[in-house]
Amino acid sequence: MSDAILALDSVSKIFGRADKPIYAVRNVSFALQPGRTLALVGESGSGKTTAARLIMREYTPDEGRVLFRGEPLGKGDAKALKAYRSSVQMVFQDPFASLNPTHTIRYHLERPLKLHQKGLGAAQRQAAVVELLERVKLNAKLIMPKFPHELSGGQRQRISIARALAVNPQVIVADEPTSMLDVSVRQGILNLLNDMKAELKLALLYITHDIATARYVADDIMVMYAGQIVEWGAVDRVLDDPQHPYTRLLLSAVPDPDRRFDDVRFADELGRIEEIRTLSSRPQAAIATAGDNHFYRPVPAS
Ligand SMILES: Nc1ncnc2c1ncn2[C@@H]1O[C@H](COP(=O)(O)OP(=O)(O)OP(=O)(O)O)[C@@H](O)[C@H]1O
Repeated sequence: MSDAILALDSVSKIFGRADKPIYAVRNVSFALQPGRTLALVGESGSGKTTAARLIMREYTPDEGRVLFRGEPLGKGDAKALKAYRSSVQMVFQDPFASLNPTHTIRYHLERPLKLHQKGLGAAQRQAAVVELLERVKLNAKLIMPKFPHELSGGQRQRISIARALAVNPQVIVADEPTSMLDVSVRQGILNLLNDMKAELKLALLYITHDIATARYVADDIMVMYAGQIVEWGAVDRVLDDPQHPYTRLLLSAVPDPDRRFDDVRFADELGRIEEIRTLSSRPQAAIATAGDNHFYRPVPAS
């Protein structure tokens, strides 16, 4: 925990009326470490994007704290906010929506450099753009003059990653970075994120509904349902020996045509879907540990 760059400490975000609160995120704690990837896995509506928005400071927590380099985030002055925004970058699900169709790729990469590295002259900036494009394994000369619509989905996502890297971040939050891409290019993007993490010692939060991909990208995993983290630990450990019934349900089958992950070990869970969802959506009780993974024991129906 001590070398965490960014941490959530018992954070909750509540929507809705006071008499009928919706806990989009409930009592969530985790830490992001340099050179490590944490996967946040959960189905639609489990609270993943709200967690990302809390990290990006689009939301402030209703309970708990977000800590950056060990310091709680306050309202912050403009300078502190700018420093935070360059340290913590986001890569979005839809690379097309996050790029401006009227500007070239060169413009997209020069802009953050102009804003965050004011000391660079034109030639240095151009060299930095080339370096960024090479880092994401694109041909700089060919790509720089192009507009977003002239690129493939995979290339566009590489540009989004290059743009995030332009400000020398320490943390990258990647929210479903491959879900809108063709299956054939997904692996390449995941490999790229892996390389970035290792080479630049980035702390990566990989958000996905697809538990099967977590193993390729992440060192650690958290499984989220109804705003709560129900199980967490080293990724192999959690996927090989899941303890929470909801993790087992996710592993047994999620109706997703792109998945071929169908774990027969947990076929029993499929017959108990509603029961498991009900148990898992209540505030979870005592934390338990099995080997390296941690999980909540669901509160049984009274
Ligand atoms: N601004 C909001 N106002 C009211 N309820 C919200 C708001 N944002 C999210 N919620 C609710 O909070 C819960 C978590 O939503 P969130 O978008 O974080 O889930 P998610 O796991 O990211 O889902 P998806 O993968 O579909 O984006 C959902 O029940 C959602 O309806």
